[in-house]
Amino acid sequence: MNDLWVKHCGISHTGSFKDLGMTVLVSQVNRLRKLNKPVVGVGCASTGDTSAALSAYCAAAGIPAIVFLPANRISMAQLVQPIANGAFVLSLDTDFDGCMQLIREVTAELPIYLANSLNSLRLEGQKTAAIEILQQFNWEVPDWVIVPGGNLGNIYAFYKGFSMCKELGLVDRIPRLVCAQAANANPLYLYYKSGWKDFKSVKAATTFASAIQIGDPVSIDRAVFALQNSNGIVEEATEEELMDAMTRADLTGMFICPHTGVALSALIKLRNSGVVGKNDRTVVVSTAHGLKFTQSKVDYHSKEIADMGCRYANPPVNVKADFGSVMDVLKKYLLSKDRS
Ligand SMILES: N[C@@H](CCOP(=O)(O)O)C(=O)O
Repeated sequence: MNDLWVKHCGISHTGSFKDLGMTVLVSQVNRLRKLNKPVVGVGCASTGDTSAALSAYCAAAGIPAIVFLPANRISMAQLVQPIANGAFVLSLDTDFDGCMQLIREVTAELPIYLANSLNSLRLEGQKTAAIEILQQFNWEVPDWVIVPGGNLGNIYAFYKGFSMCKELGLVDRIPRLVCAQAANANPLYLYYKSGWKDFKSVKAATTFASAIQIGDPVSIDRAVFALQNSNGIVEEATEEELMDAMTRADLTGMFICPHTGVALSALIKLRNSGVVGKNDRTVVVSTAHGLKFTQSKVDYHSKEIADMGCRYANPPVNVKADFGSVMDVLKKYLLSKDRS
């Protein structure tokens, strides 16, 4: 492709796009508490990124953060973030959808402010990524923007940002949006494929794209609205597709998360089928920092994933620590590079 861009939203304070929305939300809660409104804390259910952002901003503001996490379903790096920032962490024996259900019930009973993307303050912050994209292109509208989707607040936030710029007369159209889901957690994809006729939540299966391992997204209606009003598309990616795509991107010098791999896989499919043209200006949204997901990369490069070819794996070479052995492998390597 001639005009392909990756918008890095994960190179931020806690390493994901959630920072954009959470700074807005926590600032507002801070204000409410200064006005003596009865808010005892801020809570969320999370697959790891929302909880990290919430905990960091709450710690800075001196506000108690309460996070509900699905036990053993998020990366170690994500788990340690709220712990380090002093949040009250509940590790629950359920999946994300179970955590979401529980936090909604709890926040209906207690004066804990709900920080998930149901809350429009979050989306107000997140939509700035869309405005930034337009600004960075000098207000020329890209043809496509591809966003990984789990709880589905973000695809709507992008729509909101682009639509706002159109309403303000800054641009005359909005890009076509693509929401990319993991095939193991694909309720939006199935809904799209049914012609938006029949939404059914799914039981999300394990995926390397763990932050979007969600079967009953809270922002389903808003996501559908965004897609319908942007001539949008939903695509999905298998585990092998998303891991291969992530690895290929890393081999260009990036270090992306598996969710960005999902978005890149969607692009590959849409490009192969000719839906996305060679010269179309296309932006893939990278949602989190790859350093949060190193275990998946280690597994891939060690070829330790069952039923996966791991064809772009680049495992380290074990060599005896003597000059001759090192020279041997080095010459072999350089020769292979010379031929390629
Ligand atoms: N992937 C999310 C899941 C919660 O989504 P939210 O946008 O509604 O907070 C996470 O990082 O927890």
